[in-house]
Amino acid sequence: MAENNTVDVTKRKSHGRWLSCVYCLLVLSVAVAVRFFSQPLPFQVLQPQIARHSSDSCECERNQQFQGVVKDCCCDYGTVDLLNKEVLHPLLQELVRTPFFRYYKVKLWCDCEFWPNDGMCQLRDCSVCECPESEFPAAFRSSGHASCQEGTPEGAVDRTVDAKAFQGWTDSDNPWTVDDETESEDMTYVNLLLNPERYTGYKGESARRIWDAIYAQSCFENGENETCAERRVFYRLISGLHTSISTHIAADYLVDESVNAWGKNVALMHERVLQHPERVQNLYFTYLFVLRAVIKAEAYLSEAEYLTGNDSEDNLTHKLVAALVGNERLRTACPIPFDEAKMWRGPDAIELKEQLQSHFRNISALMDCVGCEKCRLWGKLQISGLGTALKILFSLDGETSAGNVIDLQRNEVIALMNLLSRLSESLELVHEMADVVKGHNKLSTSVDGVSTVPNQSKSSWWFLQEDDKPPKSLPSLFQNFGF
Ligand SMILES: Cc1cc2nc3c(=O)[nH]c(=O)nc-3n(C[C@H](O)[C@H](O)[C@H](O)COP(=O)(O)OP(=O)(O)OC[C@H]3O[C@@H](n4cnc5c(N)ncnc54)[C@H](O)[C@@H]3O)c2cc1C
Repeated sequence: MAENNTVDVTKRKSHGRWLSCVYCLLVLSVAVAVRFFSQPLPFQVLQPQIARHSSDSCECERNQQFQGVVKDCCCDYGTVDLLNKEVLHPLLQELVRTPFFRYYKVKLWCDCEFWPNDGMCQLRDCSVCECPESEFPAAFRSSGHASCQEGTPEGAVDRTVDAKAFQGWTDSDNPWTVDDETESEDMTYVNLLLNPERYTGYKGESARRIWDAIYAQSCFENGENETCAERRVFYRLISGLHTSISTHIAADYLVDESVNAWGKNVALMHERVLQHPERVQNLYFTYLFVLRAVIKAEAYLSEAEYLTGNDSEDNLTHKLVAALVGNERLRTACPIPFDEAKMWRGPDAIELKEQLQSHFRNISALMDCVGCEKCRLWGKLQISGLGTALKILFSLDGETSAGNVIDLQRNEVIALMNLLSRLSESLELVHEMADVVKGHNKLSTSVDGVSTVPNQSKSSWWFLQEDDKPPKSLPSLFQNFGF
């Protein structure tokens, strides 16, 4: 009996232990699940499947936390990555190389209305370089005087030639930007391919003052946490553009001035971009916002004339634009990247729009204060591109095919597409450089704390130490991202 009892007690004990084990496991699983689902996972969808959803299922929840869908937008990160890599990035890379899209008309004269020009440029690379006349489309050359800009404002443009070369484009005003550009004699054409957006040495007080002035606009007071959707959108657009500029600086960096060696500065990329998940999120947001504007202008853009006098090039340009704006994969996977119809619905919508327009015009005017010519060129182009996107999305009601007429300047379209291309490349670079950081342990380290990956076909990878300290803990960097 006693023996039986002992057996029973042992059985009961082992049963009890088994039960408490199961209980522990259950508690543990619940804790893990709660932790997992409460984590923001910016890059959760790493093996993206192109999501098929109709515009009806588009949910732009205002306070939605990061759960795969880009906040304030209608596409998830994985879909955006896949579409960008396989469709948009290759198309845009081709498009911005065409004669129509590679020449940008701009007034480079530094004409700051807010404070005196403090020209902080430190490098030759800061100036906009001259391009050979043979590079110009024939229609430009026929003026006999068309030239690219070499840091002076005198490169006047022959308007007659301009009008002939780009038939069908208007000179309509954009309420979002300060564009005195249509009438100015200080305009000049710049070959963007000869003036890539990259590190220029422009930094310190001058650069900081511009960014401070931009972010000091009252509409940006609360940044990401702004509860008013319109103000938050404006903040995110600027922050996303800022992320893109920083990405291009890090991706094309002068690593050794004495031998003019350029490469990727991954430490800088970490410091300015990768360690701030919200900045990367804002980059995705800006990209989707601009993409939406391009899609919305589909009818206009696919019918516009892209004439530069070179038939085969112009045909290609037309085909590339049509392939981009009417892309079937894009239409199916991400039909409305950003839903502008949800904006300007509050009782003070008209006032708010006027206020934000005025803030954006200030930002546009601030570009004349950028104390580095090449930065000014890309700053102006990209702010003009954003202004064009704002004009398309917020100055028209509904779809363009429903009777609304879009009037865009040729230069606005060039700015819009080049901006989209810059943003698209930044997305690629974010992943590319993130991968390099992940593989950092495999790198060889040389003297002076500079490490490179040998035998990279594209360019060298650099981790610089100077001002830019390499990340202390590389693995922890990517825990933020779920990479
Ligand atoms: C319009 C413009 C164009 C420029 N183009 C170039 C260029 O082509 N090449 C070049 O070498 N330099 C360029 N610069 C300068 C460059 O952007 C930096 O200002 C410079 O490299 C110094 O960087 P920084 O580390 O001080 O931080 P900055 O990039 O100047 O940032 C200033 C502050 O803004 C905040 N911040 C930074 N990024 C974000 C973000 N994404 N979202 C929200 N807040 C942010 C941070 O608090 C940061 O300290 C440009 C500057 C401007 C204003």
